[in-house]
Amino acid sequence: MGRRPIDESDFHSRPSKRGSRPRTKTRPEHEDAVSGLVTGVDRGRYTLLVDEDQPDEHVVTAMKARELTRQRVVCGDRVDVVGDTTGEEGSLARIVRITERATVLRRTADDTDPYERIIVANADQLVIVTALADPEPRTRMIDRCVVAAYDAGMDVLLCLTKADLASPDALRSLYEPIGVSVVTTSRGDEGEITPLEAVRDSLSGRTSVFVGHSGVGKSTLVNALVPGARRTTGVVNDVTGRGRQTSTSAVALRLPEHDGARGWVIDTPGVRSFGLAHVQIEHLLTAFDDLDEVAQECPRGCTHLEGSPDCALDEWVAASPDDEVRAARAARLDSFRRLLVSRA
Ligand SMILES: Nc1nc2c(ncn2[C@@H]2O[C@H](COP(=O)(O)OP(=O)(O)OP(=O)(O)O)[C@@H](O)[C@H]2O)c(=O)[nH]1
Ligand SMILES: [Zn+2]
Repeated sequence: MGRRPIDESDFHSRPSKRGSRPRTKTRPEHEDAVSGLVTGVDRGRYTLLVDEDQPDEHVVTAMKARELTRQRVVCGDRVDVVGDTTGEEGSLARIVRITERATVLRRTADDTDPYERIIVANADQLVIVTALADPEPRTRMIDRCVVAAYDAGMDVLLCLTKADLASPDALRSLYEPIGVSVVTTSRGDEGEITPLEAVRDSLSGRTSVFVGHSGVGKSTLVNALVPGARRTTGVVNDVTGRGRQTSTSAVALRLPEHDGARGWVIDTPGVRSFGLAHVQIEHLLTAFDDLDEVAQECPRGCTHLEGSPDCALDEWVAASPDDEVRAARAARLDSFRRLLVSRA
């Protein structure tokens, strides 16, 4: 899967009247800095976990140092902090550095807005929580999430909830051909979510960002997975918005140990879809090695959409050695084209 190298252009900001300040000053090295993981962001205050998994692991509250004013610090970031890093009541440390990010999940406010925002850093998996019924699944939304994840170099886990109400077969056949892992969950007689083990297996040792529309059961699932998470659940009244969580920033929650590994769940209350203006088709294609290779033979400027003249991807399906391969290739191409359309 192609990961885009991260550079200065990842820190987009609206042009300021003052213009950009020349970077002449060399900053001190902050040799006494300790490193921490950003687990929450709330109005300029950052919650960090310092000395993670060490005996003296503790939580620190910090703010950004002035030199980072123009950079966004997001959930999942690894940062260096100085100052009072004791975590004692009332203490406030200073974040002086953001460690290079392995992945960045980003979104544009809408498809015509050129300004993109980084939502979460260093996650390796996007978990799209979708109910099989009540509310009805929306493939357009799922497609957009898949595009955002693949663009970020993240894997996708489609978690289909409420399997006690409807069958997952149709959605499975739409998404498995494009490399999406699928798990299904149901609510049992006693209100318990099953099979939790299957979900835990998929999350073990990884950092997974959970997204989903209101009412799909995301909070119910997160609460079942992370004891003490206490995410607000309940059916939201769409008119009044009552019951909706007011916080829109992500929080990182640590999973209990499973098969000797731990993992993180990053819950994103405010993120219900993705604007994709920042996603380039050529870059998206790199998440599909086989299609990318075939598409090298396409005419210049080929959109690869259905009906595009001489698209090599159509020839690839036609040239299948047998019916079984043909069906698999056709399903993969159809699903890929749906992603392209969701981007267009
Ligand atoms: N039948 C069925 N109902 C479920 C299942 N999982 C959750 N629910 C119910 O679906 C409703 C919505 O669940 P929530 O967990 O609040 O949904 P959410 O996605 O967190 O929605 P917000 O809290 O609005 O963000 C609740 O009434 C849950 O009890 C399931 O597997 N089957
Ligand atoms: Zn093509």
